[in-house]
Amino acid sequence: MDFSQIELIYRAEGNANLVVAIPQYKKVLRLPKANISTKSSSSTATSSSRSLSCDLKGLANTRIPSSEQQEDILNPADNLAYTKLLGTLIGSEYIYVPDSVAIISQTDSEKISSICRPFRPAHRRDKKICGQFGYILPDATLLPDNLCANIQLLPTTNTFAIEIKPKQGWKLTETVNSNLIDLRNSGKCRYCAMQFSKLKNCKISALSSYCPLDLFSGIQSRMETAIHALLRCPQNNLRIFENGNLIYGDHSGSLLFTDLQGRGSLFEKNFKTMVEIVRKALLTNYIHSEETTSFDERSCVLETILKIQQLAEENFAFMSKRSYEDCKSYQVVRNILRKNITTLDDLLPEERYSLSATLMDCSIIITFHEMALEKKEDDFKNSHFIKTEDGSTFLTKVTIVDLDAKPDNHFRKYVNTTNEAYASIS
Ligand SMILES: O=P(O)(O)O[C@@H]1[C@@H](OP(=O)(O)O)[C@H](OP(=O)(O)O)[C@H](O)[C@H](OP(=O)(O)O)[C@H]1OP(=O)(O)O
Ligand SMILES: Nc1ncnc2c1ncn2[C@@H]1O[C@H](COP(=O)(O)OP(=O)(O)OP(=O)(O)O)[C@@H](O)[C@H]1O
Repeated sequence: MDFSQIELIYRAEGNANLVVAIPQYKKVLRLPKANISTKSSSSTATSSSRSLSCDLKGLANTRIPSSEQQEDILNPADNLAYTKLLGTLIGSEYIYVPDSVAIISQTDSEKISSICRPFRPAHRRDKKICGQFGYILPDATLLPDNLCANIQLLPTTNTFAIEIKPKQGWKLTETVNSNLIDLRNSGKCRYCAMQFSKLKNCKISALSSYCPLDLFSGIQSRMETAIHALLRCPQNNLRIFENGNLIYGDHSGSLLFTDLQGRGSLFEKNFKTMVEIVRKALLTNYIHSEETTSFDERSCVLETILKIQQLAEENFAFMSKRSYEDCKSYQVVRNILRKNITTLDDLLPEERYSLSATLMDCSIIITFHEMALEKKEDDFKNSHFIKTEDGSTFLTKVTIVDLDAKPDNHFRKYVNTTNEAYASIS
């Protein structure tokens, strides 16, 4: 892809990656970041990725001999294999696998940095895009053409996408954590406790009333409370996109909460409809009936994520007895990939924990557009159609993004940050 000729738009970023949209192709380009002050390890990664084919079909079959593997990074082939593995476990309907690896020149890198500069959150500017490659993926904030075929969408309304980073949906107890973490009898879940250390460390300016336990409860009133809390105080847990443009979140130039209500056709209808779509989409099972996942019952996205997250809960005692090097290696993930697993039963406890660490940090994107025609009851067998209480029908899609593998020192870091969080509660 010749990036000098293509329109690129700042999409969003997290701790490790910056993403730009490529509207012309309904794709995004996900670029690794590194601290401005440190020399990027991904530039070394690039030497491996350059020697690999840019065609991911070839890439999937490419193995770098272990003697050449760098311990502290996963190469593109392993990253791809890990995402595919999660697709098998979770259901490929919910996941986008990268289409290709794009080689990024110094000129591309400068162009992208300058496009993104005005929109980047202030607290993310200590990092910049690094290395010479990025992943091209379908844009999850837009509806894919094959889903829209033969469906008349309301032309006067826009496509909206709500992204939620739900975080840990299960509660740590003294029994689970084998007294490794002092919970101070606070009764708070990890996310709620983390709000206090984040406030203390000036990562946030106000406490959020969002609680993942409400979102994952599946109970209508609690889920609505959670979604409203995210809307009022999005932090890095909620973003809203309109036709692929980021309009609400933690970026520079975001709309304010008070601006949202008067914005666009969706918001004129009021928040109620949007909250209803998000809630219903999170509880819908989108897995095609012919597709089998390693879970016996086919589940909605919330249940699927929670089940994998709970592997950490189940294996906490095991993890707490193990001693770990405090270095950023990926041995556990490499072991998982070597196994060619199709079911969770094939995994060792530390491997189960590792998968769960990924799902405790993923994001869910719910994309929707109002449909033009009244649908007959029969049409609702299509799980992508969601009918709201006001009688409107929406075409919807749910995608899980940020399914990165976590390094071997994750558990150690998790225990430290969780202890700090509970100790910060005032
Ligand atoms: O430990 P947590 O729960 O604070 O999660 C980290 C996230 O913090 P959060 O609390 O969501 O703001 C953190 O997000 P932010 O930088 O705070 O937006 C990262 O996602 C981090 O992952 P990685 O180290 O980049 O692979 C996340 O670290 P991992 O725990 O996934 O390693
Ligand atoms: N396939 C996609 N389609 C649309 N937007 C995407 C896609 N992948 C990522 N994004 C957007 O880019 C943002 C940053 O990507 P991502 O979450 O992968 O970054 P990260 O640095 O790994 O995040 P984290 O800090 O949570 O680890 C996402 O939160 C989402 O808004």
